[in-house]
Amino acid sequence: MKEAAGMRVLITGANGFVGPYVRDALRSVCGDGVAVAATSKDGGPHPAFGQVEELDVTDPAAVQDAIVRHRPSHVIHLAAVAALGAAQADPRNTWRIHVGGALNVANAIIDKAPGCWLVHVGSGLVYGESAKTGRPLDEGTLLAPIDDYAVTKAAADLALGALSRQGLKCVRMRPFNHTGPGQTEAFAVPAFAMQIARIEAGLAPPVIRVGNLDARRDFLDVRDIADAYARAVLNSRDLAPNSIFNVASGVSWRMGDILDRLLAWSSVKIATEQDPLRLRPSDLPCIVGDATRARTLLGWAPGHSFEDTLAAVLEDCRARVAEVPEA
Ligand SMILES: C[C@H]1O[C@H](OP(=O)(O)OP(=O)(O)OC[C@H]2O[C@@H](n3cnc4c(=O)[nH]c(N)nc43)[C@H](O)[C@@H]2O)[C@@H](O)[C@@H](O)C1=O
Repeated sequence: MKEAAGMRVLITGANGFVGPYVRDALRSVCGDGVAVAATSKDGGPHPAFGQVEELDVTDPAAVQDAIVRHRPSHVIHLAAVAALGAAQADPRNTWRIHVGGALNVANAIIDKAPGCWLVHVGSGLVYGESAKTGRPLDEGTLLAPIDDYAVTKAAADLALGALSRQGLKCVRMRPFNHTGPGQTEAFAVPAFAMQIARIEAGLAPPVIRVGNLDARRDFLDVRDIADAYARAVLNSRDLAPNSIFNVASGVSWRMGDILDRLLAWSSVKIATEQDPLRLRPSDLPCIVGDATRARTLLGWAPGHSFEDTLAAVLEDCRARVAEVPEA
């Protein structure tokens, strides 16, 4: 194992869906010697972290202060508006968080901790229209984002690329779709699974409401995504200061097939109905990523079967429904 002693990793947006998985991945990839500081906009007690420190990434002075106090060797920048619907609903806020937040973190590192690596969590959606060729998207593919979420993620990614030419040590991760226990219903897989769980519990009529089932997406288990981020931290010393890594399976799943798989695990007969509110003004037909570079340079490979992940999400949703019955 590479030397991880002395690593101090500060995570922004740590109380979101991915944060706790990143903490676990850092421990398993870098060992127990890694110190993790968890921060998020609201802060407060957290089941995985104990306590999360309050840090609003849109506040440049607060970000500088956190960098000075923690003196991190690495920042994993997760803070974001994670769901496309929320990003679209308030584009100005999305720009402020995605672009302003990333620049605040980068500038604080440049000014106060120039040796620190920034691991930026972008998105595979930055390739946008380039996906229409149907070919797997590698890191050299033209960025052609089509919505506010992806445009702002691409803008932050490109801005950090420019700063990395001026001395910032930065790894730009571009994760494709991922899911797992704990994800909110703003995303398709838990949206399907929570509805099934509510129907099974007798809390909803046996009709599941869905959006575009013809879309095909490249899905990974969230643990595989977190593993890639942890490997970027561990291997940073050997990376170029302007590295980019896709994190993708290379396989696309039709959303309708994901739904069918979940429905097959239910003993209740459930009908499917399209909900116009779940359709997007623009939704790319098929997205597949090429993560050859992460496999080669980070020694990364997905370790979880996506069917097992789907089963785990359904079990988690059943447990969530059992815990908090609806009014
Ligand atoms: C890489 C990228 O990955 C994620 O973004 P996303 O692709 O928007 O994820 P999703 O789970 O909301 O949609 C997946 C597909 O499923 C379709 N779909 C059908 N029916 C429903 C439905 O009922 N709900 C939702 N949400 N989507 C539906 C929907 O139209 C789309 O084609 C984020 O992690 C993002 O942060 C990110 O970076």
